[in-house]
Amino acid sequence: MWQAEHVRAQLLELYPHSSVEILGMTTRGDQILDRTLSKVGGKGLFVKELEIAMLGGHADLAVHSLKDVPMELPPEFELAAVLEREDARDAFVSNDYDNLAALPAGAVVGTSSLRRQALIAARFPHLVIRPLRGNLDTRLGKLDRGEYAAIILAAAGLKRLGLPERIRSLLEPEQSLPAPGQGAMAIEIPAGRADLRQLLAPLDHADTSAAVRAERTLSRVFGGSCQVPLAAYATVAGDQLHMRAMVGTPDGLRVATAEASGPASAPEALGRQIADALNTQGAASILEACKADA
Ligand SMILES: NCc1[nH]cc(CCC(=O)O)c1CC(=O)O
Repeated sequence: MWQAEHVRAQLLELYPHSSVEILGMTTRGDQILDRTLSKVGGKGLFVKELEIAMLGGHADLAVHSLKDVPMELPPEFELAAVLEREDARDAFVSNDYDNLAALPAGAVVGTSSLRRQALIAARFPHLVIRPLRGNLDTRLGKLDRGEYAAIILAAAGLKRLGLPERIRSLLEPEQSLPAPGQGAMAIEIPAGRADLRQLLAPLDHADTSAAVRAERTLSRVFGGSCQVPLAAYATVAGDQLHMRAMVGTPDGLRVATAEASGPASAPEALGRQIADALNTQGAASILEACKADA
């Protein structure tokens, strides 16, 4: 809802004489997401709910956390704009400890992200990682009730919801490389709605858009076959795009990393180049191991 309100405010600033109505679908979507994520590992069910609303003519556009938008959209939809990225970093949240390094052996860390799990396990094998689901309030509640010594959340979500003081420390990309699209919001519309595309074009942030295109290209290369810990984070400096990426096994024992730079005008090429580099670093065999598990 915060994100939808944010987009509405931006649209009303651009088009003061228009009206923007918010069709709230958070609760239902959250329930569906919570119920099914653990069973089928499916991503994008909440996105699907909003797509159904657009297909039914109930909504013209949908506002998403880009991280939750599947890499391949159905042909009936397109992304019309990617908004300027918030903090892309992961946040360490705890009532008792300052950072991951301060946690004693056996301390329980909450996250359901395979990426966060692999990155923590690789650096801190003495910690115990347990699943943590639900919306932000639910997750913080579980921490506060003592179910975890610490939890890892996206900094962007905490900042947007006015809870930056819950962030005990930020995990730098060198330690916890963000997920593709983390911290960015995207607006999805029915494909071919040129009127909407034009209205929304001013909301698109060119640097964020280039960065997440590179990240999502890489994710597309590795995401299709199985659920695998995957990180990709790109930044723009001038006309150059720089990206780092990682794939690994959930236990953190095998990790492949790669980084490269290229022109910001060709983000997909950089994404493919880094995918190739990851493959020569052993990503292919990591994916094979993951398929064998499934
Ligand atoms: N994993 C779910 C998810 N999808 C988007 C965000 C919020 C941050 C963002 O917009 O990227 C979160 C919460 C989290 O990872 O802690």
